[in-house]
Amino acid sequence: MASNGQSTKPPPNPSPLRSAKFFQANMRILVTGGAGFIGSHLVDRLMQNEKNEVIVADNYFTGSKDNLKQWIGHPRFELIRHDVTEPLLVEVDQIYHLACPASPIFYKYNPVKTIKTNVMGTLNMLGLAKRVGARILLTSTSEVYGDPLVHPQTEDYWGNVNPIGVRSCYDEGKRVAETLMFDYHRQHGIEIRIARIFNTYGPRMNIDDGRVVSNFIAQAIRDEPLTVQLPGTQTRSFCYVSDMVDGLIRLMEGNDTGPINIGNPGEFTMLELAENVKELINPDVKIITVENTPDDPRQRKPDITKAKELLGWEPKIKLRDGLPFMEEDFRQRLGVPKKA
Ligand SMILES: NC(=O)c1ccc[n+]([C@@H]2O[C@H](COP(=O)([O-])OP(=O)(O)OC[C@H]3O[C@@H](n4cnc5c(N)ncnc54)[C@H](O)[C@@H]3O)[C@@H](O)[C@H]2O)c1
Ligand SMILES: O=C(O)[C@H]1O[C@H](OP(=O)(O)OP(=O)(O)OC[C@H]2O[C@@H](n3ccc(=O)[nH]c3=O)[C@H](O)[C@@H]2O)[C@H](O)[C@@H](O)[C@@H]1O
Repeated sequence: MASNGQSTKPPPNPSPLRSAKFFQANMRILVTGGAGFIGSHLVDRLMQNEKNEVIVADNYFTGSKDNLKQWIGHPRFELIRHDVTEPLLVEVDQIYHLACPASPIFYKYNPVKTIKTNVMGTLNMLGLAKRVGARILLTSTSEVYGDPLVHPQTEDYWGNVNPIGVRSCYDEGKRVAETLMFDYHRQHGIEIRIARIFNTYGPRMNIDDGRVVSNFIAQAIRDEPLTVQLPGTQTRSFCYVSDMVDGLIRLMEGNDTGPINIGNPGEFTMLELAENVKELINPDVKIITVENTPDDPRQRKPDITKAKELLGWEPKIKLRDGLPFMEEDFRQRLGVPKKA
């Protein structure tokens, strides 16, 4: 029986690499989207284990080689320019499947490509997992809950999602990706893991990527007004990236398929977030309100009971402790030192 209570086929034979004695690396791990924000932090953590060999496949749409520069040329590391909408032939034991633009302005930029990335990309990675007997983890999203009518969101909530809206390429795309994961699990015995990630922030986010934490920090550093989108009472729960990476690795290494919410339950309105950024980074900055975009979820907070019980995981870094780490990174990249 699988951990979700459904019977499954036994998994296909794992790659012989898993038990190979004479390889330098005991575990060969593919990270799709590994040149992006969360992916590159995940790669840093995986590379710390000398038994891991890490392959990153990325098309650099929102990621960059710069995020991985410390590993390029390392004998246990390999970087491939690859678009996951095309099949990939590599021999690996684990697949962390992250490839997908995550910021709303980027995923809405080419919505057809976003849905292809989610559907065909996940199908291709599942095909790879099936061929080589690898375990595969999908980074799904709290956006599968849409504009949630249940609060906080538990994993058994099916969501309130607009199937034809401007966000659908992403949230419906991830919902199909989750369906594909479970169908491959039930039909082919693939070992799957699904993380439902809630808003994550930290160093290396694209400075102008449009997400709220990166926007506010860049605006505060540049002395520009913080743009709170109306009504400003909408809430999000922000998880620091090191906590997120820890949760993803525990999920991959554990025995539960998920889906499991991984996020920080500390919940803030966007006005409260702006006040925090103002107070911590630039007390002179103005806060203004601007138009919002369609279908913006009004509230979002993870119930992390499952992550606590099944993974022994909970976030350690509070928002007010994480924001200064991100400020430091943004100041460095923008070339604006903190005023004395
Ligand atoms: N950061 C968050 O708050 C958050 C929340 C929920 C879910 N997620 C999920 O986590 C994953 C990583 O998010 P992130 O914040 O690091 O985003 P990101 O945009 O920084 O990283 C995504 C990476 O995927 C790559 N990519 C995009 N399309 C691709 C394709 N077709 N083929 C190959 N590579 C491709 C990009 O170049 C980039 O390096 C995504 O799957 C996202 O949906 C993130
Ligand atoms: O956690 C998740 O599951 C999802 O969260 C985010 O989506 P979203 O919450 O809409 O992220 P933001 O674009 O950062 O917006 C958060 C809130 O801030 C507001 N906002 C955004 C930008 C800004 O300048 N000002 C502002 O008030 C938005 O209206 C929204 O209410 C991510 O970008 C998705 O990739 C991810 O899957």
